[in-house]
Amino acid sequence: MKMPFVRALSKVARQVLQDPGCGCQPMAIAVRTISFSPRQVTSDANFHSVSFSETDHPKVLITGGLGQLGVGLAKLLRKRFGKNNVILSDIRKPPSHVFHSGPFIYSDILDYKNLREIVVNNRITWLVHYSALLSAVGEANVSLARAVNITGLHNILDIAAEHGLRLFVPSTIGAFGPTSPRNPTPDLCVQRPRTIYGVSKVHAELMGEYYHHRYGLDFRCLRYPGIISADSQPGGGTTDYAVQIFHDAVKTGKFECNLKPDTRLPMMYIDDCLRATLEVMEAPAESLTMRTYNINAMSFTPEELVTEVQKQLPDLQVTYDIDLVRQAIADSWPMNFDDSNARKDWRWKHDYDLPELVQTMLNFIGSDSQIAHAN
Ligand SMILES: NC(=O)C1=CN([C@@H]2O[C@H](COP(=O)(O)OP(=O)(O)OC[C@H]3O[C@@H](n4cnc5c(N)ncnc54)[C@H](O)[C@@H]3O)[C@@H](O)[C@H]2O)C=CC1
Ligand SMILES: CC(=O)[C@H](N)C(=O)O
Repeated sequence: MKMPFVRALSKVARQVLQDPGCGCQPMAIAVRTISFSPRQVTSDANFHSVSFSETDHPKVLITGGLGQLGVGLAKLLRKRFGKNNVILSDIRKPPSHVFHSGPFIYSDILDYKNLREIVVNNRITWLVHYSALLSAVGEANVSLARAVNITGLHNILDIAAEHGLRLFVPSTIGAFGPTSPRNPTPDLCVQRPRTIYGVSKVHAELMGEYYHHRYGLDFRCLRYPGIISADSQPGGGTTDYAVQIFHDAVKTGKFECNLKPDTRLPMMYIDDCLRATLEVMEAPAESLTMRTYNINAMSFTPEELVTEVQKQLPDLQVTYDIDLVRQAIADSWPMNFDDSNARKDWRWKHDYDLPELVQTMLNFIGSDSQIAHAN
């Protein structure tokens, strides 16, 4: 007689083999070789799926949470799930306002045991994996980028698979390269990026999808465009200019751009990006025909952004001093991003186009600098 877990194992294996969920042919591998847990420790995925009710709030851990996106995401998720159900983590010391706004914990994603302890002790059910070195800093420190973006991701995948977590890992427009179609770039096409950042993100997409099919991991991934935010600084990417221009325009009235005026890249306001992340995490599994989606809002060049900012601040003076590393990266990335699958499957819709983005950024930074002057 088969033990219950062996029956369950065989069932999962049959499903994986018969329905790879990607429209491709079933894999020809023996059922015997399928196991639940990649590191051969007992998986609690079954226990978790029985005990976790959809009406419960998830218990969320955000890694790399002190970068451009993590604090904003924590705020959004805390509003929805409760302050204590969302834990921010990073290897940096949090500023006082972040430390006092909700649970914060030290976590280095390269420390597997520490990660496991955090997940177990806090009964984590969702993991949002934001830790990464971005495109420009990654090129300046390839071995660190390889460790954080690739080895770190392996730890995250294993922990998530072992503990039955829903896992979100962002990818990027940087996961495409010069041989990809650039205008527009669809979800499925050639991906041969030329940065360690891009290579690590293609690796993350493929590993996450592999773990989904092999171990049943609930992996969800969005390819973000360049994200623009007013109250958090970008972490060393190619699209950073599109944030810096607002600060310089308000503070000094002068801006030196490090990309050529006609460099077109897909971009998004942070509120849209964070809402998309929550929406795809909450989407019913049946609505997801894929596990990695492009999302987009707008595409513009520095020249077009300058024109829009000058409608509000006509005295803004702009010069160009091209950063060759960033320019080469930008020239290999998508110009327009095709996100029709996200719009179809889970009804993705952006709120901010270029004029609303510029107005919102200037209002935010303008009022912030007025407050700073008054104090
Ligand atoms: N901001 C953007 O325009 C875009 C971001 N993304 C992705 O979204 C995610 C978040 O992006 P940002 O917040 O902009 O990144 P960021 O560079 O601002 O922040 C990354 C955080 O990771 C942390 N970190 C580095 N090494 C770590 C380690 N060993 N253990 C734990 N944490 C570590 C850093 O301290 C930092 O706070 C990243 O995965 C990035 O690739 C994707 C596309 C666009
Ligand atoms: C688009 C990204 O992934 C990031 N902002 C970068 O420029 O590296």
